Amino acid sequence: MSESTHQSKRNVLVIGAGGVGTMACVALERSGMASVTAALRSNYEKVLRDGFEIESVDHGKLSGWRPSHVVNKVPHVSAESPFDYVVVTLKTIPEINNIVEIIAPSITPNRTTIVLLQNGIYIEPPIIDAFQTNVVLSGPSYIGAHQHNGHVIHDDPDRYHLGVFHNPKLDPEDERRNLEDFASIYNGAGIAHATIVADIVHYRWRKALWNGIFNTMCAVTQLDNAAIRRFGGEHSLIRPGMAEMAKIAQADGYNLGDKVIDEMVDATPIELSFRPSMLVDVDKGNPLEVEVVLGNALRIARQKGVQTPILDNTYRFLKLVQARLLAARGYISEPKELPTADFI
Ligand SMILES: NC(=O)C1=CN([C@@H]2O[C@H](COP(=O)(O)OP(=O)(O)OC[C@H]3O[C@@H](n4cnc5c(N)ncnc54)[C@H](OP(=O)(O)O)[C@@H]3O)[C@@H](O)[C@H]2O)C=CC1
Ligand SMILES: CC(C)(CO)C(=O)C(=O)O
Repeated sequence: MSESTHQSKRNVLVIGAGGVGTMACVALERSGMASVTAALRSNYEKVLRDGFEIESVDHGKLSGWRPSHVVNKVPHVSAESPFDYVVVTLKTIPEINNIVEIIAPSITPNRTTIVLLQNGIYIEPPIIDAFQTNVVLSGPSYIGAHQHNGHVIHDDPDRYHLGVFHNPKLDPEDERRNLEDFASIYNGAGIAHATIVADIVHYRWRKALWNGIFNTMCAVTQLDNAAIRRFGGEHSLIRPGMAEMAKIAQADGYNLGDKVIDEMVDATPIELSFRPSMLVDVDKGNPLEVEVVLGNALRIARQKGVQTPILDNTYRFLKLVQARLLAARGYISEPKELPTADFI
């Protein structure tokens, strides 16, 4: 981002306009500080023809709404109009997609800031490895927003922590400038809220306590966040699973504090029954973010020697749910042979 772009609208690409991506497009456009291009896939024809139908707790009802530009694939960036920001809002599912390859055509070295508004722990290092001259911002979101063919129901406010995922090859002051600029645009309409934080990994671990446990356990049981607690899962699985995740974070150098389990359970009050995004994917028959939401944490647990029996079993069940979903979509087929006994 050059100094001159501060004067004009920032050129922003949002990749993947599902629930989170569409609401990011709305927040950025409504600031008046960004011209947004949305790269869509299955909803492209519908949105091009009719625009989005949005029922939003933050923005009200928007009918036939479109960002400045809508395209049907990630554009190859042109030398004349590089993107200042590329906002990634598609699911990270290494079994079927490669985020680095998907976003690569749109990234200008030394210029484009990459903003990851996705769930998961340590989703940033592969992006920094691939784009070593680009600032990477990270924003684990607490929004509730789901999209189906251009229709978005947004029922939990758009708020998230936003920080730099530091790239040792870049100047921290430059990273900070980009962080502040992006937050000022996102918050520019005075509605959505990105809160700048100094250490985003701390906040990613906090959110891993919610996503790594509620998302995965609700996806396996097909119970919503309230039902799983009311049927007894809160004490048999949710809190013990969160305790294991907090131990992994601690071994990684992040002490989340004594109250973190209560805080993360209370983050979504029991009166508010809803389906976590991973359960919504099970409902839709979509593959799941198994590896970034739970697998990455368990790989750290193995490196650090942390015992995680509950999360290990959750992961095993989730991988079988994933296999069913991948097979149903034709990404894999059922093996003819039984795996060997050391397969886990
Ligand atoms: N939804 C929520 O309330 C929350 C979600 N999150 C996180 O935010 C991220 C986004 O979630 P969500 O909005 O629910 O995801 P969705 O699955 O609803 O949206 C992702 C969108 O990306 C599109 N897409 C996938 N691949 C490509 C591609 N190669 N090019 C262009 N578009 C593509 C999908 O299109 P297609 O239909 O073709 O697959 C889909 O429209 C995830 O990491 C999720 O965990 C975090 C907090 C809450
Ligand atoms: C915490 C929550 C529910 C967003 O608020 C989420 O991250 C999800 O549904 O995946």
